This record gives sequence, C-alpha cells and structure tokens, in this order.
Amino acid sequence: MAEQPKAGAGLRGQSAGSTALCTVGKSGSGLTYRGYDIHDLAEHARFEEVAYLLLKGKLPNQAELDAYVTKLKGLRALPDALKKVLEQIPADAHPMDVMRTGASMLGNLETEQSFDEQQDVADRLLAALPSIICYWYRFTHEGVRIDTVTDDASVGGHFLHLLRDEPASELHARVMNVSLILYAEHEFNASTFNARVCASTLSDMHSCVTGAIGTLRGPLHGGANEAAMAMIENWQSPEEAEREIMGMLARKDKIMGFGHAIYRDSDPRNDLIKRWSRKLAEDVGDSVLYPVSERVEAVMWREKKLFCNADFFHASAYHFMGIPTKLFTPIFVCSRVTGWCAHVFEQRENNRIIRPSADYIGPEKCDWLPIEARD
Ligand SMILES: CC(=O)SCCNC(=O)CCNC(=O)[C@H](O)C(C)(C)COP(=O)(O)OP(=O)(O)OC[C@H]1O[C@@H](n2cnc3c(N)ncnc32)[C@H](O)[C@@H]1OP(=O)(O)O
Ligand SMILES: O=C([O-])CC(=O)C(=O)O
Repeated sequence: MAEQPKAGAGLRGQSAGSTALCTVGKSGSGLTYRGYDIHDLAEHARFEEVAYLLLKGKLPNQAELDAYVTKLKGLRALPDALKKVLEQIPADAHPMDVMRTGASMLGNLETEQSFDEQQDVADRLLAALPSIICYWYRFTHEGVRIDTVTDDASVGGHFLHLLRDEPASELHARVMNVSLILYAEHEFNASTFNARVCASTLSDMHSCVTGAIGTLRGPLHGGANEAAMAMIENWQSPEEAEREIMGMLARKDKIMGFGHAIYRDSDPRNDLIKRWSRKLAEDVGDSVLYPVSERVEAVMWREKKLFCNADFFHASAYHFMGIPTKLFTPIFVCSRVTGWCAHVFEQRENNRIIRPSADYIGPEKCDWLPIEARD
C-alpha cells in the first residue's frame, strides 16, 4: 500500500475551522485564552475565573465570580444511580475509563434536552467530574463511600480534599489552581477537535465530552503526563537518566512529555509548571526527581532540540503533591472540560457538519469473486 505523504498527515498545518477561544503559538510561542496571555492568567487568575471566561465569554466581575463559585459548589453531589455505576468499576480500571463512563452515565441521568441548557450542563460537568473520579477512587481503593460535597471554593482544592479526606494546604491549592488554568484550553487539539466533530452532528454535550475524554486518554495527548512519570520514576540520578534517555533516543523511542504538534521551540506552559514543580521539590525535600527531570529536559534539547510540553513537569509536580500517577490525566479532564464545552458552544453557534474528504489509496476496481473461488 502506498505510504501517506507525511507533510499533510494528521491534518497538520491545515485550518479546520475558526475559533475565538484560543491562540496557540501565534505570537512567538504564545498561548492566549480569549486574548488573555497564559502568563497573566497563571499569575493572577483563579481557575473558576478562567472557566467563566471560556464558558461565558468574558472575565467575571466579583459578584459574577462569587455567584459562579457558589453555583459550582452546589453541583458537586452525585446521583445515587451514578454512584452505583462507579462502584461496579473495578479498582484496576484505568481512571480515564472511569471518567468516560462517569460522563456518559451522567448524560443518561441528566440528559441535555435542548441546547438552551448547554451552559448548565457544562457547569454541572465541571463541578461533578472531580467528584466522579474521587468517589470511584476512594470507594475502590479504600472501601469508603465519600460525601462529594465540600465547602472548598476552588475546583482544585475540592479535588484534593476529596482525594485525601482533608483540606489542601495553601501551596497545593495554589499549584492545582495554576495547573487547571494551564490545561483548560488549547485550540484544535485532538480531544477538542473530537468534541467539535461530535457537536457538528448536533449531538448532545455529554456525548461530545465522553468522546473527548477517550481522545485525551492516549499517551500522545493527555496521557503523556502519566507516561512521563512512569519513565522518570525509574531513575535514581541525573546521570542514570541521561544514560537511559540516550539509549531510548538511539532506539528511536518516543520520549513522553516532549515535542508538540504546533509549538516549535517551547511550550509556554512548561516554564510556568516547572517553577511550581521546583517549589514543590523544595517543599518535600526532593533531591532526585526534580534533578532527573531537569537533566532529561537538557539532554532532549541538546540531542534533538525537543522541548518539554505541558505534561512533562506536571508529572513531578503532581507526584510531589502525593497524587497517584493514574489520576494525573483525570485532573486534565477536570480542567479541559471547560475548553471542550466552550468549543461545543462555538461549533453549535455556527455549525456545518465536519466531514473532510480522504485520498483513496486502496486497490483499483476489483471483480466480484464468489466465496468458493476465494483463497
Ligand atoms: C497536552 C498534550 O497533549 S502535549 C503532547 C503530549 N504528548 C507527548 O508528550 C507524547 C510525545 N510527543 C509526541 O509523540 C509528538 O511530539 C506529538 C504527538 C506531541 C506531536 O507529534 P508530531 O506533530 O507528529 O511531531 P513532529 O512532526 O514535531 O515530529 C518531528 C519528529 O520528531 C520526532 N519526535 C517528536 N516528538 C518526539 C518525542 N517526544 N520523542 C522522540 N521523538 C520525537 C518525531 O518522531 C518526528 O521524527 P520523524 O520525522 O523522524 O518521524
Ligand atoms: O494542542 C495540542 O495538540 C495538545 C496540547 O498541548 C493540549 O491539548 O493542551
């Protein structure tokens, strides 16, 4: 079979629609959400403000933010039927599969009846997804049925509170806030594009989000933070890390957490999360994982001019906060659901079914063979 030409493969470099939500790599290596620079958002914003910006179209004023936080807090409880389903999922299931099932089951119980409900459906998903993953995790790993309603003002604080059964420290809540902001939106990445394709058929929000979760799960996309952790935790020193990375490069292995489909020189989210990873390393007195991560970064740049994407230093940052590796990508979901839903709104606003063409590379016309005549 003829080989696909690489240049256009994966729709790379082709515009597949328009968006007012995000620019990726447009000004230097920049990233903006509705015109706001990611550095400003990570420094000054609360994640809930960013969620409001993406979903409602503007930054909230104080009264709007307060009302939004109160609304989200009121949407954290899970229906009994959903809890029952979560309790059936085995402890060794992948938590991204739990997220996928959770979003889908919520769609059965609280079906979006009309697009007029889309804002409420998005807010409900944003509030409920941390509850879904933590309810399943604590039930299957610790045998407890947790109350998923907390008084934490932030989504990140709420997640950590449910996971550990105690309120998060100020440092951890701050890092979660930054992390959720960094992961919230990224233009036509694979999972968002999946959500938009689904939306373009005029399907419901839960279907769009469920498909997006499945797409984010893969190690070439959101799953890279877990894969990066699985790699770096094997190494006890920067020297060992360098030796191993050199071997992996020689074998042409993919190094998870490096490279990007759009950015060419750097991912602007990396410096931001790396700074917090360093702070957390100091906080826990780490002298292995952070230096190992930095050495991997240096070697990858020296050898291949490949840079860390958003996922690489998220691995050590989450690890230093004591978050189990298999919950890394579900946290990404708890954030990216804002971007996904905002893209679904945008797609619905100006819709045409997404249906590209394909270059046929199969056989020419074949003559029909009766079954007895086939090899
Ligand atoms: C939040 C996110 O989703 S960020 C992305 C998370 N994913 C990862 O970290 C997985 C590792 N990275 C990758 O697989 C890729 O860099 C992707 C999927 C992110 C982007 O893929 P592409 O757009 O196809 O990459 P690109 O065209 O820049 O690749 C150029 C070359 O660099 C190589 N390359 C790219 N990334 C890596 C990597 N992480 N390790 C080793 N080699 C790499 C490619 O194999 C390719 O080599 P080739 O031309 O010999 O085939
Ligand atoms: O944009 C992409 O291709 C992947 C990415 O970084 C993201 O979704 O955050």
